[in-house]
Amino acid sequence: MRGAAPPGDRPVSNPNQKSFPVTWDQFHRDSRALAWRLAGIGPFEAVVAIARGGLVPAAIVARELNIRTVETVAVKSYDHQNQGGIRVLKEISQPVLDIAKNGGKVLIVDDLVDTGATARVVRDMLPGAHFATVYAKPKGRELVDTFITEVSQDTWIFFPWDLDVAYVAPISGGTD
Ligand SMILES: O=P(O)(O)OC[C@H]1O[C@H](OP(=O)(O)OP(=O)(O)O)[C@H](O)[C@@H]1O
Ligand SMILES: O=c1[nH]c(=O)c2nc[nH]c2[nH]1
Ligand SMILES: [Mg+2]
Repeated sequence: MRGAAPPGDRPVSNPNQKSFPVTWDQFHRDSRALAWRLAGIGPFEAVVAIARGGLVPAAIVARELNIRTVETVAVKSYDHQNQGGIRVLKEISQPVLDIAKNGGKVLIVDDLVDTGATARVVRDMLPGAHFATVYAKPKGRELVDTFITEVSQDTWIFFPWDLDVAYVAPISGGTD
């Protein structure tokens, strides 16, 4: 069986797309900004992170808003930058569904909404929940109740967990 290709062999960006790289520091600030905005909407009894991308912002929001019940729903939509069919790999647990059923406020958090395919599937699982993302692209933004920054549809957001520190050629095109 072949192992995964070394990182250098994989395409890292699409030339037709703009790129929006986000550092850990920036992501922490933007996630905190999201928590500030959500503070006026709660209190929330539980947060559901859409794994994997929603795990980090959900942890930051849960810390800021003192939400102790943290649940996950695992949805896979993309293989690298290619969108495939939506696959739900882990459902929301019954106790968290019951919180919503009994009138409790539940918050769903993801890192971004792009086409909105993931958001649509998770919203159907918890129709009354508040849906929040850090970033939003135009095609999906109507599906999000609260977000911080909008980027254009032809922008690819590079999250800090997908990045490394690397050499970059000077603007002049030279190599030194
Ligand atoms: O609005 P959409 O077009 O559905 O795209 C947004 C979703 O795509 C990414 O998840 P991905 O499927 O890549 O999985 P990951 O969170 O494990 O990285 C991202 O974290 C969102 O969940
Ligand atoms: O890292 C990512 N950046 C994006 O812009 C994006 N859109 C969908 N899925 C995505 N994942
Ligand atoms: Mg995701």
